[in-house]
Amino acid sequence: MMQGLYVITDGSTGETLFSKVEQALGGGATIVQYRDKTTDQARREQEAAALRSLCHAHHALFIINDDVALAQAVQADGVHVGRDDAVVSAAREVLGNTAIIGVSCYNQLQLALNAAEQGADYIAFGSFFPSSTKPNAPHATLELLCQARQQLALPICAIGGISLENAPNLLVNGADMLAVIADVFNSPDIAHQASRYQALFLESRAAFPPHH
Ligand SMILES: Cc1ncc(COP(=O)(O)OP(=O)(O)O)c(N)n1
Ligand SMILES: Cc1ncsc1CCOP(=O)(O)O
Ligand SMILES: [Mg+2]
Repeated sequence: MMQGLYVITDGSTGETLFSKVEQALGGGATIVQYRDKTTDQARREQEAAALRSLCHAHHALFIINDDVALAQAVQADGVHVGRDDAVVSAAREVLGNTAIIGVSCYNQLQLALNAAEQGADYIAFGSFFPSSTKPNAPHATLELLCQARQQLALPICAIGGISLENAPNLLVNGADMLAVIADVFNSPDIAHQASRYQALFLESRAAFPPHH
């Protein structure tokens, strides 16, 4: 099920990366995205393969950011694409019917409706709050999230500046997944921080049963 804490890697590499992701998984992250903006293909492939095994050992989904070929090479569970990346049909062609394809829709409901039409498996809106990781990301509102929830059957991911303090508002307004970088990976206790997010999902599931 596409629900829960969706951690995105923070640019760490090697052992540090592996250890950080392991801690997040230990704390209960349900989805991991490998987001590495470098061009070091050998390292990228090695890290992605290692993270795939780690995620699967924890029964978590493993998604690659941007790079459809890398997702195919390491047999990731799917790929996340934005406006500068492959379109859904091209990713689907390469990765097949069972792959998870997530699409960034920024602050535009129409992009989400289009993505749904094109066969996306989930859509993402954001940035909901100021993000030090991606300061220039477009700003999405809770109203948009609420509206999208009413019009879309697909799982919805929220991203951008998410913290334990603002996360409950996203869950109340219909987010199924919370994608977080800094607030989890900059924490002195990554596992504990991830587990605090997971607790929010359990609480919100009791109050608002999932749509899917
Ligand atoms: C879950 C999730 N949502 C949004 C994004 C952003 O994707 P994109 O706009 O392609 O920007 P980059 O992450 O590639 O810089 C994401 N990666 N994951
Ligand atoms: C990739 C991306 N897209 C929109 S905001 C963002 C970064 C989210 O990171 P953080 O959780 O540290 O704000
Ligand atoms: Mg991208």
